[in-house]
Amino acid sequence: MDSDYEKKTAAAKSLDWIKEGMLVGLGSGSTAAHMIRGLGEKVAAGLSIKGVPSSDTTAQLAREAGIPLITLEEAGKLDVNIDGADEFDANLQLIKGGGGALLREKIVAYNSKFNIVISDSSKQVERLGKFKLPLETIPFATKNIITELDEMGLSPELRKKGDEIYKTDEQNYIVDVDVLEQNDLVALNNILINIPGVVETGLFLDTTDVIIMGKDEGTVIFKK
Ligand SMILES: O=C(CO)[C@H](O)[C@H](O)COP(=O)(O)O
Repeated sequence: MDSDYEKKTAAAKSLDWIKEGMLVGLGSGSTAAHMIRGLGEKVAAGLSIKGVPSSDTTAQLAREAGIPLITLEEAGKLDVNIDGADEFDANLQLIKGGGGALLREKIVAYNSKFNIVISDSSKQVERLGKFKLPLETIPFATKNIITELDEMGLSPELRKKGDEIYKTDEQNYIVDVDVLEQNDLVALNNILINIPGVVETGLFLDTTDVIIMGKDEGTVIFKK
């Protein structure tokens, strides 16, 4: 089945969770974009919600879709957050950050009472790590961080956009590392997050409540 069709189906299903008056976290990426367009249609039909975007790109898309936006500060806690993922496993653990929005995405997820992940079936894996794990790093520290990650055997690569170094919405860098051979991702995450200059990792280990996966014509739901 076409993965974009599965993304659309999962995104449409996630809108069942959105109720009148809710504060909604708006994820980033192509699957979240389907959800945002669908939510925009519901707003146009009279649904009253407010959204908190997890990236500048999502903010722009949400404005175009007619979704009223507020800041995280104004929102405080969000009722529900809907976002995509690059990989997920049977324990609802994720790798995110393929689109470079992992820092704000994790902040929005952390500040949400309920987290829904929407995905096509290609993202389901037995073991996380085929997708390189993105780390958001402070530019000042990045060269030294790369040296350290190299010594740890994680094959770090500084993310580029064309000939330029890729910069996040927070003006940081992304270093992608290979974690496929790592057995204890909780321990690894603790080590990585404790390196000064690593701002956040793309491991979302205990944030997700529900995964809606588009599969063929329908959806499969995974819950905690
Ligand atoms: O983490 C992300 C961006 O930082 C996205 O959620 C992830 O990359 C999935 O993207 P897509 O829905 O386009 O496959």
